[in-house]
Amino acid sequence: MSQSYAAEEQLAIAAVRRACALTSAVFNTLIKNETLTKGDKSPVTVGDYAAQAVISSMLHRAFPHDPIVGEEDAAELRLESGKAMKDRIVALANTALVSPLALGDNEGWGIGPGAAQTDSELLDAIDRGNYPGALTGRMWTIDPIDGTKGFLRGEQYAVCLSLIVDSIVQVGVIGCPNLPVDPTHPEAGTGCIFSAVRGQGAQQFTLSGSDPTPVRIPASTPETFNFLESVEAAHSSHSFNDRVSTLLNVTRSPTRMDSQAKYGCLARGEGGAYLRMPTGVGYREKIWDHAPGQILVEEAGGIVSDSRGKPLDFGLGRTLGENFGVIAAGKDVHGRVLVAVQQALADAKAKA
Ligand SMILES: Nc1ncnc2c1ncn2[C@@H]1O[C@H](COP(=O)(O)O)[C@@H](O)[C@H]1OP(=O)(O)O
Ligand SMILES: [Mg+2]
Ligand SMILES: [Mg+2]
Ligand SMILES: [Mg+2]
Repeated sequence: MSQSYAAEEQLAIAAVRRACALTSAVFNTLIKNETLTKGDKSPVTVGDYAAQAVISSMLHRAFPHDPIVGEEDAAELRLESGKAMKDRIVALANTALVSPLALGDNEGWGIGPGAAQTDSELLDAIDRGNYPGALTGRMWTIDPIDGTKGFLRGEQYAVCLSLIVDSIVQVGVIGCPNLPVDPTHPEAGTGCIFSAVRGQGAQQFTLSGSDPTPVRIPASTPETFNFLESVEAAHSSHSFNDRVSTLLNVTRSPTRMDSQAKYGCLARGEGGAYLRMPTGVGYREKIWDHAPGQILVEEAGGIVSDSRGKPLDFGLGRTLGENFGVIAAGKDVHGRVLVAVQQALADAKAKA
């Protein structure tokens, strides 16, 4: 029997809303020494750490036994050299945890304003994201700021949360503070939250939690079809996407956008396909970068697979393991994109 996951979805939306309020506020006051470079050369800001602390604290309050796969860890913040950053993160996280939100607060599910946490409680909350992942059982994924480079540029980024049960994503929430609410009406402002529960469809809200609107991928037309792809050429191959576009006679240039905002746009009918092919060997896609997007697109009537047509496997640990590339598209076009991707891969192999 399928479960409703109503409490989990409510909590996830509330946690993402609080984290979005935090990241939007921090962007305006971010100063130079509030960003670190991680071992993999990617940036992490006080916003990433504080947002993970907030979401993890709220999850722990509501579901104390659920393990969490979170992108960030607090090791740097526990060092003497990380003290200034830690102090700022604690202040940001506590402001976000204690402030009342106008809509969606529901004490019954423990999602209303919480008590301020101590430094060590917040560092422990960040480090609770260290679960290695598993094939079975419940686990949450947190990407507190997906697309940190976009965040730092003042462009698109997303606060991403999902619940995975026995390797299947059951709940996904993606908050996009800088995304237009309605791309055809820019005057309507920015700030959207997408949410989806398995078997129950997908919807978009404003950042304040109002105006829930179902989202669905419409049939695509040659006039409107284009690819959604990363801004960063190091994250996914732009040239491969060009070759696939040529094979499919796609004339519109791709829409470049950071983060899982791409999955949100696809789900509400923008573009037509999200294509992400690796640029080199060695990088394994992380489960927190695709789990919320996968359920959102599937519940909006689309298909998400890797470049071989295989489903994304969320049960192999913190990464997608054996999956190679990602293709997300409406049901009517996914098959055609997959064939073109296979063709482009074969062409590349023949040339090598
Ligand atoms: N070498 C890489 N290849 C693919 N994705 C990467 C790579 N390095 C970082 N990422 C992650 O890619 C995602 C952004 O994708 P996009 O380029 O489509 O916006 C982010 O999760 C980013 O991490 P992060 O969450 O730290 O920003
Ligand atoms: Mg990162
Ligand atoms: Mg990410
Ligand atoms: Mg991130």
